[in-house]
Amino acid sequence: MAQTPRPTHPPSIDEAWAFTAAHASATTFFFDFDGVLSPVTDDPDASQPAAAVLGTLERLAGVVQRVAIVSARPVSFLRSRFASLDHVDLYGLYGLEVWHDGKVVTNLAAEPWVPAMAELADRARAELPASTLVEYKRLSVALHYRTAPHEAPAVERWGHEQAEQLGLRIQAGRMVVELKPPVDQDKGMVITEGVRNAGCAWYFGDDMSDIKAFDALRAREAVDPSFFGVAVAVANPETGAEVSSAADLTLDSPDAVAAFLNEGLRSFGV
Ligand SMILES: O=P(O)(O)OC[C@H]1O[C@H](O[C@H]2O[C@H](CO)[C@@H](O)[C@H](O)[C@H]2O)[C@H](O)[C@@H](O)[C@@H]1O
Repeated sequence: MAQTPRPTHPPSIDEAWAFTAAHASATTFFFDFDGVLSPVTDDPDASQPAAAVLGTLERLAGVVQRVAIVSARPVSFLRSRFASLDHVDLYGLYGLEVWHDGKVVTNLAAEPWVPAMAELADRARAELPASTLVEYKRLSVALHYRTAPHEAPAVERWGHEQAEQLGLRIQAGRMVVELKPPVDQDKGMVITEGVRNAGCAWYFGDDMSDIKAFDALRAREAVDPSFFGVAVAVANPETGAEVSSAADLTLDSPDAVAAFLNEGLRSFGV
């Protein structure tokens, strides 16, 4: 049988699915969570996968080598949303946590930062305006100003001061500033490791932290001419065109992601 040639970028959707179906047993699909599988909500605790997402991921996991969610949420949160999916791998906190063999495995270099993060979250609640939503995630603290955008400058300033004083790292996001331990770990590193032996991979993301994952696909293509990486953005009016301009194609919403995958699954005869 003739080999399916690797499409050039940006590929047509038909070319991308044809290559993927021809290399299904060596293909991984990676998904960010917020804004990609779940519509944006004011309250991060209220976020749920869009209606068709669970069934779609289950079907996808049945035809490709691997499906994984790579999120800034803790694994415990992802488990609460995806526990029904036996065959979907979970990376939490940008890969500082991994769900493996029925338990959460935490990056050893990050673990000692748990008390400092708990203390930081307490102080954020005491010192920031009451309208700031403080999300404590064990190994990071997210300061949300979605419901009070006028507080953004004060929250950003406080976050940057704390990062400087405590030696933490900052991650910018959608109406949020996040403080993380000074440990080298990001979504790009998860993807670099995850595609080492893959023939094809897709990554779906909507936020600034996802650009590193797109870059990791490109970097793999540069060293392995047979590897095909597809970067898919989900439209995000809050961080401008930066994410979509780094992607091969842009979808409108989490519902559109599920519809796109369901259409693509037809290439596998399912
Ligand atoms: O990598 P992700 O899984 O996409 O996580 C990025 C941040 O997502 C969450 O915040 C975002 O979604 C919230 C719920 O829709 C929304 O209220 C908030 O404005 C968004 O920034 C999550 O709460 C953060 O911890 C993540 O860093």
